[in-house]
Amino acid sequence: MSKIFKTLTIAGSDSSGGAGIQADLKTFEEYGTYGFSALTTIVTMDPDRGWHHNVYPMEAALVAEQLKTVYAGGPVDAMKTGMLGSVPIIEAVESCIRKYDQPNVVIDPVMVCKGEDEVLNPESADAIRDLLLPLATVTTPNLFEAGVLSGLGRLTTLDEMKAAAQAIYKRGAKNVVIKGGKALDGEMAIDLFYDGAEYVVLESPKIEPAYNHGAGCTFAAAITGGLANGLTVKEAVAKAKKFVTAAIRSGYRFNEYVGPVFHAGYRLNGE
Ligand SMILES: Nc1ncnc2c1ncn2[C@@H]1O[C@H](COP(=O)(O)OP(=O)(O)O)[C@@H](O)[C@H]1O
Ligand SMILES: Cc1ncc(COP(=O)(O)O)c(C=O)c1O
Ligand SMILES: [Mg+2]
Repeated sequence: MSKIFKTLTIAGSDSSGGAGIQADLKTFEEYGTYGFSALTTIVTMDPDRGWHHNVYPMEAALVAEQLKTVYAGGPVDAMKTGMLGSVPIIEAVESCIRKYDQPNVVIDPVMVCKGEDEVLNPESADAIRDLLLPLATVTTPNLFEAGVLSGLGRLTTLDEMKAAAQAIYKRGAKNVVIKGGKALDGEMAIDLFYDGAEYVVLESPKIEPAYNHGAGCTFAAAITGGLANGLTVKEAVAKAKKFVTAAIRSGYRFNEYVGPVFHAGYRLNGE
C-alpha cells in the first residue's frame, strides 16, 4: 500500500456543507489524503433573516486540546487554517505551528463570508497578519482580505493586486495568492500568485450562475492537498485553480440565498 499523506484543517463549521471544515475535509478526501480537523467556530445561516450569518467561536483551550489530539501522531504533511474566530484561538494556532515545526502551512485569512463586507472581527485580522502570515508557506486572501492585510484598502485592478501581494509577502508569507475571483470586475476570474520573485496570473472564464459558496475554502484546501502529495507550491496552486473551477461548474442552487460548490466536481465531471 502506498504511504498515507496527512492533512489538517483548523476552521469553522458550515452546516450548509459548502465552506469551512466540511469543504476542507471533502477536498482532502478528493486529493486522496487523510484529513484531520480542529473546530474553531460554528456558523449558522438563518433563512428567516435573509441568510444572516451567526458566528459562535469555541473556547481557545478546546481548540488547543483538539490540536493535541491531532499532533499525538506527529506533524501532518500539510495543514490549513480557515475561520479562526478569536485572538486567543489565533494564538493557540500560532503556538501549535511553532511547537511542532509544522511544514506546508496554508493560511486562508478568512475575514468575511461572501456577500458581507464587514470584517467579522478587526482584532482577529491584525492577529492573523502579525502572528500567522510569518508562518505561512502560502496565504490565500480574497480581494477584500488582501486589501485589509496589505493596508491598501479596496483593490480594483491587477496592478493594485500586485502591490498588495508585495506588501503581504513583506509580512512574511513565503507565497501569496490573491483571489480576484468573483470580486474583480471583468469576464475572467483572475487570481494572482507571487513568490517574491515572479507573478503568475491564473485565470478562467467567470462561471454563471456563480455557485461559489465555499470556493475560497475549497481552493485553499486543494492547495493543502497538493502540498501533502508532494507538489511544489506553484504546482499545487495551479492544480487547485483547476479543481475549484470544476467544483464551481458542478455547483448547485441550494436555496434562494446560496449555491455551494460541489467538491467532487473535478473527479466526476473533469476540468
Ligand atoms: N464565478 C466564478 N467563476 C470562476 N471562478 C470563480 C468564480 N467565483 C470565484 N472563483 C474562483 O474561486 C476561487 C475562490 O475565490 P473567491 O470566491 O473570490 O474567494 P472567497 O470564497 O475566499 O471569497 C478563486 O480561484 C476564484 O478565482
Ligand atoms: C465556517 C466558514 N468558514 C469559511 C467561510 C468562508 O467561505 P468561502 O470559501 O466562501 O470564502 C464561511 C462562509 O460561510 C464559513 O461559514
Ligand atoms: Mg474565503
